[in-house]
Amino acid sequence: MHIDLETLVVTPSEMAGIDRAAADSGLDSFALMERAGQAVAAVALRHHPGALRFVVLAGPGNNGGDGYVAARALLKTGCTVELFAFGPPPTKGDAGRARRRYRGLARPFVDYQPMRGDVVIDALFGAGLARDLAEPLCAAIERVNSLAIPVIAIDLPSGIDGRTGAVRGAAFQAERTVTFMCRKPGHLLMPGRSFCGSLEIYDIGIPARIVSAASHHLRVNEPHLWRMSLPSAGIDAHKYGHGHLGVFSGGRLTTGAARLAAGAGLKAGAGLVTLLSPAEAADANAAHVTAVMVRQIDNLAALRTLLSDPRFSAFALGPGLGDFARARNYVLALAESGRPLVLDADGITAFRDEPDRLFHAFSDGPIRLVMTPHAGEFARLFADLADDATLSKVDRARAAALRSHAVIVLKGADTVIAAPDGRALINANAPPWLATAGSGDVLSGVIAAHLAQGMPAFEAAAAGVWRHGAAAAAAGSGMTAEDLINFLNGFDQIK
Ligand SMILES: NC(=O)C1=CN([C@@H]2O[C@H](COP(=O)(O)OP(=O)(O)OC[C@H]3O[C@@H](n4cnc5c(N)ncnc54)[C@H](OP(=O)(O)O)[C@@H]3O)[C@@H](O)[C@H]2O)[C@H](O)CC1
Ligand SMILES: [K+]
Repeated sequence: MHIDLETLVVTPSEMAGIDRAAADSGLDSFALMERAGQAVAAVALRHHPGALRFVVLAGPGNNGGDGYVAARALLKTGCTVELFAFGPPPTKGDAGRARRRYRGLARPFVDYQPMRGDVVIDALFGAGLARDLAEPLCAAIERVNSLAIPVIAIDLPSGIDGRTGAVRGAAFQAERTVTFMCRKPGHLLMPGRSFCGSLEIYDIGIPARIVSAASHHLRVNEPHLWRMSLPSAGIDAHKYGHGHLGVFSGGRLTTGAARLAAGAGLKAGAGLVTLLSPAEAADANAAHVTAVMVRQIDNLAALRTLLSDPRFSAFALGPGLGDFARARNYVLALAESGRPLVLDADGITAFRDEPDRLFHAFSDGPIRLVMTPHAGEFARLFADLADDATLSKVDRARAAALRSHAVIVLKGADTVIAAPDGRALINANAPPWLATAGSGDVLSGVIAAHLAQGMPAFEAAAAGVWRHGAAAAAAGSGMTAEDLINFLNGFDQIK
């Protein structure tokens, strides 16, 4: 069986378990440290052949150990290397051995004076960062950052929490980060990701089966994880074969959001898309759409009649909706009908006073609710999870998915997609300019179109988030939400 380490993400504590399992299997742990440190030295030389001096900042643990190996390797090539040790230099284990093998000078950390022309190898802390950095360390890190000295971080920029991506006091703004075997959440979750620079993942020789056995269903969102669930686009497929998506519109002055979702749904592959509009907004909607249809829905009775048509295969509710009471009634009727639903924006906020009512309505049967909150909307339904500073974004999304029996798309530069069964993905293909007005409405439409075509909820959401990011990358900076729709590629173009 092929084990894909490319998309696997493991937490620092899982990585520690992997190290132990590797040692238990008879692997030489010092050889792993040797390969790690040698890889870092090679990266440093490849990118900075003309460095005036390499400065290795070595911590007291195994991250420091990697640093001693790198320092020895760099010295051997004839470079100028100076090593500054923070805390008690390691004496025991692999790190102690690495330190003893390093024949150069080790000076106390407080002696380090950052200079332009330095290249810093950051070997202070990696996976073992356990608490916030103390003030003198923060000041030194900030001084290096302010001089724009290139920093090559070993495993993680020191100060970044590998589990959550949080900055623990201060962190090096690395030019590049060299990590081992696979990525850690801190490389992908914000703000950690923005401190890593370009990330290189180096195979230090731990068997893939050991790595994957210790991981817990967390991956980077990539097409091969959901490609097999994409609807097949056969040439004779009848348009209903691609589903009929219903998108609820807001009132007279807030129709644009639903139209963006509907337009995106059509472009994303739904066979038919109908805007379900209150009477007051029906004319405005009708005047602005062509391929998308409009149907007037003014009350629950009208919605129930619509739901008796089995061809309506999925719905999106929330963008620009406005009326919370209407939102709640419609959502509960949709839940009863068994149809899959994307709930966004006002559709989420509508349940802020009674989230359990929403969760209960979707609590049985296959997962058919996808919620797409940003952090603020998330906090309205899951205040306790939002407030718990010990949780990572992945932990939050997973706990919310379990509680709500829904797929949660917790949006941001580092969107996390989580299912009630614990599967979780971190998305990494979204350019910064995706944060633009109407972008979330487009995402709702894309995911809902996938649901309308029969994709399972988790895959529908993951594929939607990825296609949304890919469209933004293709559209380029300065794009608008309308552009985003035009740049949505067909399924056959997803590589
Ligand atoms: N398979 C692999 O990926 C391999 C990884 N390697 C490298 O090992 C590190 C992890 O090493 P570890 O020893 O577990 O942890 P660190 O070196 O990152 O840090 C632990 C030491 O740092 C002290 N610490 C932690 N937080 C702070 C802080 N805020 N301020 C000061 N000191 C701190 C901690 O002290 P304690 O008092 O908490 O005990 C430790 O002394 C991994 O990142 C890789 O680089 C292997 O080399 C190869 C295999
Ligand atoms: K580090």
